[in-house]
Formats: sequence, C-alpha cells, structure tokens
Amino acid sequence: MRPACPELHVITSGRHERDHVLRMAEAANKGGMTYLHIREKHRTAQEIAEWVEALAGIIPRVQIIVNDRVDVAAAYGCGGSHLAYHSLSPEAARRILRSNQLIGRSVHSLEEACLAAEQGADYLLYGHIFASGSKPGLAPRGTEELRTIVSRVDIPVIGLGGIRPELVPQVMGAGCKGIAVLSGITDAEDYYKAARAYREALDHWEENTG
Ligand SMILES: Cc1ncc(COP(=O)(O)OP(=O)(O)O)c(N)n1
Ligand SMILES: Cc1nc(C(=O)O)sc1CCOP(=O)(O)O
Ligand SMILES: [Mg+2]
Repeated sequence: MRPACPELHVITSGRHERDHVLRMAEAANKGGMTYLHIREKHRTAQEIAEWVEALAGIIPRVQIIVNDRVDVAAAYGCGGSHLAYHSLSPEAARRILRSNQLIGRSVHSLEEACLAAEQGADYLLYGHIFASGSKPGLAPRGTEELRTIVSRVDIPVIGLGGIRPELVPQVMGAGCKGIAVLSGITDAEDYYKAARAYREALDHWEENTG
C-alpha cells in the first residue's frame, strides 16, 4: 500500500496583515501545502473569524487550522484547532469540536506527548527540532526524543522548528508524518517556490537520506 502523502503544515507569523497572508496561503497551497495554521496570538476571535472567512474563499476550509481559538474553529467549520500549552486540553476541545475536526497539540517532551495522546489529540507538533528564529535563545531539541515519542504514541507526529528543505530527511527519518514550517515559507520572497521546495523534499525524502 502506498504511504499517505507527507504533510506540510504552514504556520502564519503573527507579523503579517490579512491580505498578505491570503496571497501567501494561495501560493503555498499551489506549492503543496496540506494545512494552514492561523497562529495570530494577538488577534481577537472576531478578527480570526474574519481571516477564516476570507481564507475559505481561497483554500478549502478543511485545510484551515486555528491555533488556540477552539471556539472559532468550531463556529466556522475549520479543519481543526491546534492547542498550545496555554490552550484548552484536547479532552475539553473535543467537547466543542465535531468528530471530523482535528485536534493538534504542541509538545516538547515525551511526557507531554503521552498525555496529549491519552487526552485524545489527533496529532502532535514536536519542536523545536533545529535552531529557530521563532524560539530565540532556546536550545533545539534534535531528533532523539522525537524518535522515542514516535515509537510510543499511536497518533501522527509532525516535526517543527528551524526546518529547511535539506533537513526534511532527518525529520521524516525520525518517523514523522510531516513537517510544520513558519519562517521558511512566510519570510520567503516567492511563497510558491518555497512551498514547492518543501513539498519536493517531503515527497522524495527517502532518496535523500545520507
Ligand atoms: C518547554 C516549552 N514550553 C512551551 C513552548 C511554547 O509552547 P507552544 O505551546 O508550542 O506555543 P507556541 O510555540 O505556539 O508559542 C516551548 N516551545 N517549549
Ligand atoms: C510556533 C512554533 N512552536 C515551536 C515549538 O517548538 O513549540 S517552534 C515554532 C515556530 C517554528 O518556526 P520556524 O519554522 O520559523 O523555525
Ligand atoms: Mg510551539
């Protein structure tokens, strides 16, 4: 059986205005994006809802994942919600979301990963794997603990943090179902080309393992 297509999650920066993100989402989607995470921690629920409605005119709603605001994801029929450390638990989020809406959880240790899986998360984001401008001054976690997590939980794990296309084989080789990228796409001059480079790296990672 052919394995499922590796996932490419793109995370918004919190630094760009809506119209900019609409252009980025359209181009990244053409380049092979699987999900767009709206991670706009300083915006209100009303603003995020407006973003969802505008984005849903450009990419399928099911590809939109809302960071933290489970209420917005539920009310606007998004693909799911991604929970940060300060968010509702996966159990609580499931009381609000429909069964076909994904619940993701950021994790940074084996303990957090096991707990999130027990509480009903559908997938995990583990990071930051490599040095990341988004996490200044914090040491990267590498892939060792990631491998242990993949072997211990029975839900998909997505790697994130400092991932460039040439690093994709290391992340996929650790057993991830895909990757999540912020600056590698949102800071790119050409969003389509950037997403395409990650998509190519994901689809051919086994040919590029050292
Ligand atoms: C040990 C540790 N704790 C928390 C974070 C950041 O949490 P997260 O839920 O991933 O939220 P954002 O990354 O979206 O701010 C971390 N990186 N490490
Ligand atoms: C939002 C986020 N959370 C992380 C974590 O480790 O929890 S790393 C991250 C952002 C990763 O950005 P980039 O792809 O630019 O390195
Ligand atoms: Mg995080």
